[in-house]
Amino acid sequence: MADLESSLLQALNVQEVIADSGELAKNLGVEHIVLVGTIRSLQASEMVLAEDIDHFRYVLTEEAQGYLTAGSPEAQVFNSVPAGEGIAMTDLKAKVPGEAGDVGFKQAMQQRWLALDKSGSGEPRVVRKVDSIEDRTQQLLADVASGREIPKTEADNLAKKRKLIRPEQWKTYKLTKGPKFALERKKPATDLTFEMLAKNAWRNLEFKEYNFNALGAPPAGGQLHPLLKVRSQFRKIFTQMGFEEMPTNQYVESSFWNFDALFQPQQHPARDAHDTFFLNKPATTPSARGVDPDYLQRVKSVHEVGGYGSAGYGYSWKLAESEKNLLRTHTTAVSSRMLHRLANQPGEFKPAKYFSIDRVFRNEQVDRTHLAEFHQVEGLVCDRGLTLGDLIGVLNQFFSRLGLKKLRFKPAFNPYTEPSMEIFSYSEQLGKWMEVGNSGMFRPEMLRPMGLPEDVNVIAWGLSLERPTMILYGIDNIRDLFGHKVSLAMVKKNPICRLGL
Ligand SMILES: N[C@@H](Cc1ccccc1)C(=O)O
Repeated sequence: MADLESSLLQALNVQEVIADSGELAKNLGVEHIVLVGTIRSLQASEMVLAEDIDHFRYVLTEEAQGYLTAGSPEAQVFNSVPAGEGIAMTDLKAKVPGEAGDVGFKQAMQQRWLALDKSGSGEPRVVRKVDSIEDRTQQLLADVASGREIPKTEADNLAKKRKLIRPEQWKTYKLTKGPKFALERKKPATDLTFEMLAKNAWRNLEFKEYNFNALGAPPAGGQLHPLLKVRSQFRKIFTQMGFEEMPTNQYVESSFWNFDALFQPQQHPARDAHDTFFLNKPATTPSARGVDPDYLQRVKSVHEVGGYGSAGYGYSWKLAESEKNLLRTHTTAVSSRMLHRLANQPGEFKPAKYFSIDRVFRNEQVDRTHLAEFHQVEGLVCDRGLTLGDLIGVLNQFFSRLGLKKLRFKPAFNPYTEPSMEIFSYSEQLGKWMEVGNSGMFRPEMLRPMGLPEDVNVIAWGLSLERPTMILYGIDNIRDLFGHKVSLAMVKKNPICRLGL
């Protein structure tokens, strides 16, 4: 607003100092916030210097406005209790209904203005303990309303506990002339033109400064999806650590590889249609396809009667259950296939380190942290004599390469690992510990039937790809990672995305 600007400059020219921009706004008849816009712009051109003045006051909440005239709830309740024989509780409630009645009664009891008399035969009666009261709360509210200061403990009580007043903070400015003060603003030149050079006019011109922090227009071209970027980051980490990627292009899996091979009992709740998407067509994969019958027999028997030091589950294992097709619920199904293949390779056992990153599906209620379809990052090391110490060491390596250096582990349970650990990482940004994954050592009940040698162990872990992506991109609703909203969320919350990096 040019008028406002010149009024401000003129006032400053006459007064040299404007002690409080709040006053100036009042005199000029504009909202302070409007004047602040002008101040900021003059400040940017160094015509005006502005020094912050912090203000603080309490104001009444809407609820408290009513008590200014009607009296505080405690006074209203006290006044509704007749001297002498008092009043029945239900009658009192009817006189001061609602929350005011409840709060007022509590306060009046605390102040020892009232008492409960239970001596009679009927309902307890509320009686006065004092003849008269002073409505301190009403007095304090009146003080606040007229801008008087009230003692801190009482202010805290009214603000925090009773929510009758709330703090209001605002800033105004002390204004003085800046180094480039003038009554009128010269419009700075932006581009150096041929004419300016030819006529030597550039010497007397003022040029607008470059704003290197400006975001610039978003490029019209495409950009990589954040999940793809984080996926390639994970791939790089795994590859640098010597892991080999497992083939994962199979969303439809048989229950056998998703659950049975992992020693997950057939009655396990995760195998319920509420948690797992089962396929109607084709509904099954005949086990004869791809599963060696001896191995199948060993899996059946480890579930039923155990073996390899285990007592098993003691139920009757059904082949038909294991043949049901589903959308894989975890990429640990990929690991079970791979480990079985590794165990049955011709020749000597060779240690292996595998990883995969791909989609998994769970029949879940979708909300801001859950999707029915997400990506899992899975890693495993298969070697002789591995211990829990190796798992902790590998996890520390893995996560520290991601930038998550502080890890904590918590005992957990998975049907296929023992011991199992949930992995927590400290987020410096959020100042709290967050769960980032699950891990463990695969059980002998899973590994031995496959035919892996006695002294070979497997340490493994799994996490979602979405969670770290959300942390890295400051996205707080997992649904923003999918559909058209993704680029919007990326650009809004992380300007670096504009560079298409
Ligand atoms: N499958 C587990 C992750 C995991 C993988 C490997 C070992 C232990 C746990 C999950 O879905 O949460």
